[in-house]
Amino acid sequence: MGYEQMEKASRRSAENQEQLAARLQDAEEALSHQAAAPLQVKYVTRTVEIESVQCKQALVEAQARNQALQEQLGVQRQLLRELEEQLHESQRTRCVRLCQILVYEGEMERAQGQLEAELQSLEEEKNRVIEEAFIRAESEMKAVHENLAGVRMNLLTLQPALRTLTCDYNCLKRQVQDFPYMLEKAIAEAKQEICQVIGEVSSANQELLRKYKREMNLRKKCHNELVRLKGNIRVLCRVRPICQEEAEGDCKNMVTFDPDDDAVLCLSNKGKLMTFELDKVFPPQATQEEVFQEVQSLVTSCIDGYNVCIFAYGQTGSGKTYTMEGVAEDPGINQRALRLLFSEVSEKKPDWDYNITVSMVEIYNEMLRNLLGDTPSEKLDIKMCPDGSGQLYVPGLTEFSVECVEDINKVFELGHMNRATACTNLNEHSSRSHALLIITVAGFNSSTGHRTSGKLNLVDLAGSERIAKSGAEGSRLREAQCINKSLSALGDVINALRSRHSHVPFRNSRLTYLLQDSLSGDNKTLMVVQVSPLDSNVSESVCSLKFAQRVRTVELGPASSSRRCAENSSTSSSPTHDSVEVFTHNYTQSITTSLGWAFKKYG
Ligand SMILES: Nc1ncnc2c1ncn2[C@@H]1O[C@H](COP(=O)(O)OP(=O)(O)OP(=O)(O)O)[C@@H](O)[C@H]1O
Repeated sequence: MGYEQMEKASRRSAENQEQLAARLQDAEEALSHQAAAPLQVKYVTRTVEIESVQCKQALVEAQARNQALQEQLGVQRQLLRELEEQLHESQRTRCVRLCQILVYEGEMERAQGQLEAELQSLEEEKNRVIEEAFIRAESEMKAVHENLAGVRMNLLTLQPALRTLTCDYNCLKRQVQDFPYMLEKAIAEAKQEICQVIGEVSSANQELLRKYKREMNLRKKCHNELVRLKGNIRVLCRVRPICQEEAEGDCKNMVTFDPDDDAVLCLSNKGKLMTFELDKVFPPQATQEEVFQEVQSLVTSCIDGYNVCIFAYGQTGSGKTYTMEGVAEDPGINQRALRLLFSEVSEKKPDWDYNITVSMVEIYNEMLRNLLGDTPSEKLDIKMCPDGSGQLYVPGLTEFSVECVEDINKVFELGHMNRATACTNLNEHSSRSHALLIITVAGFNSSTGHRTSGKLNLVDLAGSERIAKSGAEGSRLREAQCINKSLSALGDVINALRSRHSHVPFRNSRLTYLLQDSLSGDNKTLMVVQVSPLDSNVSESVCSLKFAQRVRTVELGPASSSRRCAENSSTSSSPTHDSVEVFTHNYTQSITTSLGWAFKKYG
């Protein structure tokens, strides 16, 4: 029930109550007036009583209803109060909002004012710009009009050209229409031509490949011929520099050079100037690289399957080890040769595979020691190959396969270590033993199945001084005898080979026996004779140079025959010559000398 309805019902029940109370009062008054009329009064009384009872009941009910309604009214009033509070709250919020709206409206008005002002200024700006643009456009239009007049004039003159162009265009259009067909035709023709050219190129390639192979063979032959023309035995001389200690002491330099001829060395001996001619003389300031350049053609010929021997010969302290091994920051022939071989085989012909192996051997007192082996003090033997090839081999000799510079360094380190552990004084020991670095280059051609094998023997010989004649005893005497025996045997072998003797005494020493494969046949030998420039070493220097010059004189081939003959004091005082026939390929020349004597003389 709604609040208003309840109010109404409450009012109605209160009115009823009042009416009933009035009627009850009326009835009671009537009852008091009519007490005299017994029956009627009784009846009326009865009626009134009944009505009174009913009224009382109705009154009670009305009161109860009124009570209930009053309670409901209380609840509704509470609700009304709450609603009124909410209404107040929302009215307050509305007021706040209204205030905000007013603020916003004020701001909007301000903004609108600004906007209008800006619009106004923009409008003015626009008008100004339009006006300017208009003025500009007008002047441009004027210019365009003027140009147009010029263009019209031009157009009139260009019309004939346009007509020609139109003609050309039509012609081109026709060509463009025909183009796909022409293109197809041209492509077909080009394809045909390309196929033809490819055929020609591949046959030209075949031809080039054939020529390339022929050229490679020719190069090999030329290289070999060059080495041969230089002589199968070449002798170089290197003079070591005077060290600071020697320069500060009482030492004198006895060596001079011919500025016009790098093959001549002059030595002052007991007031006499002796001149020696060799293949080339390196002065003290010559670098390791310069020396190596002179020997590198020999090194590379072992890739073509030749065996090569390079010896460093000279008295103790003359620079043999420096030339062969060098020092860490400036390596000698050994390391440079391996490096060159690496670079050559990596750049070589595409079908070839190469394997480079290295062995290191020492010959001391005619004993062969394996410097790369696990037991370097163990004595090795030289034996004939059991396969019947007539080749020699050293059972148990360690061979290391090397592929890069790091491998070389490791091999050299191991060799040095093993050499040092076997002796008490390495310097003394190295002067009295021969050190051999044996490099084998094995090649295989995968397309032809062809194999090559070349050996490069790099030998740092023992000191060549005449200890035996200087009264050495005991172990020094034995060492000196062994050294002289092997150097003498080397001289005998070279002499016998070049004299084409039927018997070559390779077995007379371990050195020559070990190098038999490399010294015989069409192999190549180079000797670097080391000389000390000091006056105290002059007699040993003379011996070394005489020895070198005789080796070279024996060996002189056709290319060298045009060189002037050495006219020097040593030649005039040379000993008796035996007749030796020197044969180099298809060229034969007889010269006389005695190489064997040269070696034996120092023994
Ligand atoms: N061309 C050179 N440039 C600079 N120093 C050199 C040269 N030749 C030799 N020497 C120096 O001279 C000294 C002796 O040289 P080296 O040891 O090579 O002589 P060797 O003939 O091998 O002696 P040994 O027979 O005792 O082995 C070394 O200190 C070496 O460094």
